[in-house]
Amino acid sequence: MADLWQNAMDHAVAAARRAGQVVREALLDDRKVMTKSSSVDLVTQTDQKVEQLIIQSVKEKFPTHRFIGEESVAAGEPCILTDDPTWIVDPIDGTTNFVHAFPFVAVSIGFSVNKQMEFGVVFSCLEDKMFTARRGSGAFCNGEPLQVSGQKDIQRSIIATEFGSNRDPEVVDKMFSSLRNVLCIPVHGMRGAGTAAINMCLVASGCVEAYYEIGMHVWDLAASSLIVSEAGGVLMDVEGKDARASADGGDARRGAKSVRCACVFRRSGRSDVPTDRRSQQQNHR
Ligand SMILES: O=P(O)(O)O[C@H]1[C@H](O)[C@@H](O)[C@@H](O)[C@@H](O)[C@@H]1O
Ligand SMILES: [Mg+2]
Ligand SMILES: [Mg+2]
Repeated sequence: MADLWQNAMDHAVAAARRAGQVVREALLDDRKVMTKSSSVDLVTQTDQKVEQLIIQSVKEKFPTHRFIGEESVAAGEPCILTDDPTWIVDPIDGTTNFVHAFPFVAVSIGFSVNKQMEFGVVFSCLEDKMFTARRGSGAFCNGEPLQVSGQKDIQRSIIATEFGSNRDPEVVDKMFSSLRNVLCIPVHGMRGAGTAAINMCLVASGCVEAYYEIGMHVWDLAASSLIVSEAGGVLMDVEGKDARASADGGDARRGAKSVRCACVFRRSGRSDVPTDRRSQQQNHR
């Protein structure tokens, strides 16, 4: 049976690749940096230009489709998800990295119908890695299949997180308290690429066991949420409830800032974790 949305997914991949070229070229010039909610919540003209390029290209091909774009919402567009085919776009995920030429910058394009992600595309444009997922058809990086880590023991895991752009001392204290709690489990290590989308693609790739962040937005994770779940991972909120609903834009319906945790372990975990950890051979794939 013909895939109704394959044509749209092909368009998304091509648009993400073109957008990545714009990002790479912009890195050769001065980047005009502006701020949004705080002095560390950055946006550039490239973010805005890339979002408009993606949205205009989609409008020409799919004139009835709707959009939720990070910079359009910042400019006052509504952030409401309907059952209509909707493109959820983060033109540059990792804007702070882009400003500093720190080499993890992603173009993230998710596509939702009936409030369910149909495909996700994350282009890590400085690594030239195209992460894709079609609902029910698996997740891939440059065409190679992805699978989350098989590690069942958090004490043998790497956990990723991000600090966001809130510098309120009380919020920072809470973040550091979470960091301390996770590190002292103990875990092998903690990492952060500086972009939610790439952190989640690292989980889908099996090199990071879990990623959490408090305060992500729907455009940060719409595409990568499907890449994670199609790679065998799960998304949950801070209470452990299935977060795909909100990752599919639930918070967009409410127009609220998300408080969400994208924790991913393999779907079917058994508790055959060896009790005596000291003598266990640490086998990592
Ligand atoms: O680079 P962005 O699209 O703004 O997304 C970032 C966000 O700015 C930062 O605060 C963190 O939440 C990151 O995880 C996002 O990717
Ligand atoms: Mg983002
Ligand atoms: Mg962004």
